[in-house]
Amino acid sequence: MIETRAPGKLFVAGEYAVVEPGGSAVLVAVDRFVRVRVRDAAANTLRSDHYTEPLTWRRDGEGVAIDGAREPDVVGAALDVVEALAAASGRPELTLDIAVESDLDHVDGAKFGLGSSGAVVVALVHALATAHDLPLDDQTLLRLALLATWRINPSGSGGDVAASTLGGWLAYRSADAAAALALRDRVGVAAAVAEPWPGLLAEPLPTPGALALLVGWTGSPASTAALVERSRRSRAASDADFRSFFAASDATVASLADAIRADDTARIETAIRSARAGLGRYAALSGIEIETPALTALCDLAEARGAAAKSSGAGGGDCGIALAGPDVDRAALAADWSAGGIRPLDLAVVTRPDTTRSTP
Ligand SMILES: Nc1ncnc2c1ncn2[C@@H]1O[C@H](COP(=O)(O)OP(=O)(O)OP(=O)(O)O)[C@@H](O)[C@H]1O
Ligand SMILES: C[C@@](O)(CCOP(=O)(O)O)CC(=O)O
Repeated sequence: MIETRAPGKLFVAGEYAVVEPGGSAVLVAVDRFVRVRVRDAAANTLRSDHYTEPLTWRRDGEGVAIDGAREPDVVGAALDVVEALAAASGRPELTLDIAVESDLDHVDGAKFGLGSSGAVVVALVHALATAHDLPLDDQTLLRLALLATWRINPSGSGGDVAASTLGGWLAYRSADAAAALALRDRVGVAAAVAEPWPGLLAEPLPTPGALALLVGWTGSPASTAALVERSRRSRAASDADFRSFFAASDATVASLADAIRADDTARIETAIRSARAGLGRYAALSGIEIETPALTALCDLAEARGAAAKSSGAGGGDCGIALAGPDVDRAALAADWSAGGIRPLDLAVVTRPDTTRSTP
């Protein structure tokens, strides 16, 4: 049996701008996981809490089909890329039982998203490639997982996938999803992951020495896909303003990544505040509500205690983060958040994901 796990993620900075090919973000992986177990079986089966009953999967002329699935999903897309790689590498077809288990949907009892689709794809690609005896370095795992993810959701930046692949703190710069998918269609999966992908960068960053990452949940889930779609539609209105937001966001993210490399606490905090201000301007420009009143309260309470705070991810609810130095009374801030209707989440940044292989 092979078991892999991949962590969930939180955006630290760069939201929305990173969706543009070549846009940058800083993310962290957090200690809640998707686990995938793969074992030899008599039939190709697939089990997950997401399905009411076990499903079966099969190879057809087009790739992998999941019987009973209502629509193409990331699980099928992940199976598809690994099957293509295995076939191109001359590996025999395997009959596998696959089980997917996630603790990303609910954290501390709250219905909450930590990037489950990215973690599902990374854990699954890793497990299946291991089953096929195809060792993958991180950058190859990332590209395979991006191809699978973008096949289903080409408007995502892929930052979640990079965080689930690398773990820890990381700097990410997106590639062009359409170009990557076209490359795959032209040359196949195995050759596509070996070719250069202009723009793509996923690089570990050191953990800031003096800053703790605190996470607060507003209690209201938001749909990232809907917000990104609205942001895209609003874009045609005034392209120059959008371009200036993208450039400013990339500059803030570059400064944040440099400050993290230098472990410069003051510059990290300045960059977080500037990312929050930039998202405020972007919200006004695009007409989407990123920082809801609950997120404003979360940030203001953290700032009042001396931490640097912002929304995390698409906003519109979900959660915010605060980076708290040694002078911040963290317990008092958690109490302020709770009194203000913000739920402190017990999450820690987590290092590299892993794979274990055991006999049946
Ligand atoms: N445990 C799971 N088993 C099978 N598929 C899953 C599982 N978790 C997520 N997925 C797949 O990922 C898709 C997206 O999941 P979900 O909406 O929870 O996450 P997300 O888009 O990554 O956003 P969020 O940041 O809110 O978690 C689902 O529709 C499903 O196809
Ligand atoms: C808005 C966006 O930049 C971040 C979304 O983050 P989250 O999944 O809401 O945590 C979208 C993306 O990067 O795919």
